[in-house]
Amino acid sequence: MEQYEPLEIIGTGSFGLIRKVRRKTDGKILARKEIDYRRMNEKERNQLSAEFSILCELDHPNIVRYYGRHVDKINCMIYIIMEYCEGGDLSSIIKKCKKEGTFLSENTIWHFFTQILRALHECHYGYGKNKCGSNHSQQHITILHRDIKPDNVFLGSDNKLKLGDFGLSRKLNLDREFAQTYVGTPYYMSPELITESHYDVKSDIWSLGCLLYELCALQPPFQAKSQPVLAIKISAGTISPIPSRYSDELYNIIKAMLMVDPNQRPTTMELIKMLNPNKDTAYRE
Ligand SMILES: CNC(=O)c1c(C)[nH]c(/C=C2\C(=O)Nc3ccc(Cl)cc32)c1C
Repeated sequence: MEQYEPLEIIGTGSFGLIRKVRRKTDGKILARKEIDYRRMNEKERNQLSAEFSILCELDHPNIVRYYGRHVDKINCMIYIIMEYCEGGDLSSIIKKCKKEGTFLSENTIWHFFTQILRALHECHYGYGKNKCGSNHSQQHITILHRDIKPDNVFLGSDNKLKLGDFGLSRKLNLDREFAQTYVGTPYYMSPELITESHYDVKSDIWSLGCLLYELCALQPPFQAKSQPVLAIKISAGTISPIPSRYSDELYNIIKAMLMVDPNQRPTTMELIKMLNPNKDTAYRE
């Protein structure tokens, strides 16, 4: 028996649509990613399997909560059940500001940045939660999101930001092991990916820097009409100043995350300490 009443389609994620659904047992509103696996090749099916195993490891207030999955063999569909985020995605919030000619306040930007940073820190340095009963004990795992962008950050019903869509993410078993291929959004592609195509935690930091820049300037730091020109601009790493309404502190953090040399970029822990210099409180709410 179908456990969920399908409601309207609310967006598109990696591999499929996102639909609002109502759980029949208690009326709870959730989001369901709907994937037709007939159209998936072997590599995409492996990536989907990787997404499931990653979603089972993550349990954090700033990461979209995963409730489970269901395979509909008759219709060749896979459904991933996740937390509903009634505020939609950051991309829509940025578009609304541009349309209205307004800017996000510096306080709002720090509030957004702190939450996404906590989510990314959990991915990079958290401990697996094995919520799906996998047999390994809690161990340190490194999860690379690999597609951090405003379209993949959502505003939850608790007014908290949630990092979502781990459809392109990778679990690294060895800290220094590199994910071999990169498939994310070109605007946010880091310099090392243009030259070497190796992706690691510092590449997520670059994308986070691009996202923070876009929250301020309402446009990405690197833009071009063609990918070759975009690649040249990214490799040069030269960015225009953010609007003068924002502090030097904010601009300095963006510049640090957009250092062309990945070794010069801060880790999530270093960024958290920059935000809370005098506090040694746990970074997790
Ligand atoms: C116009 N659509 C929206 O405002 C919107 C709303 C109300 N929710 C969403 C998206 C999600 C949502 O509500 N929960 C999600 C879980 C995972 C992923 Cl990849 C996306 C979502 C969207 C795109």
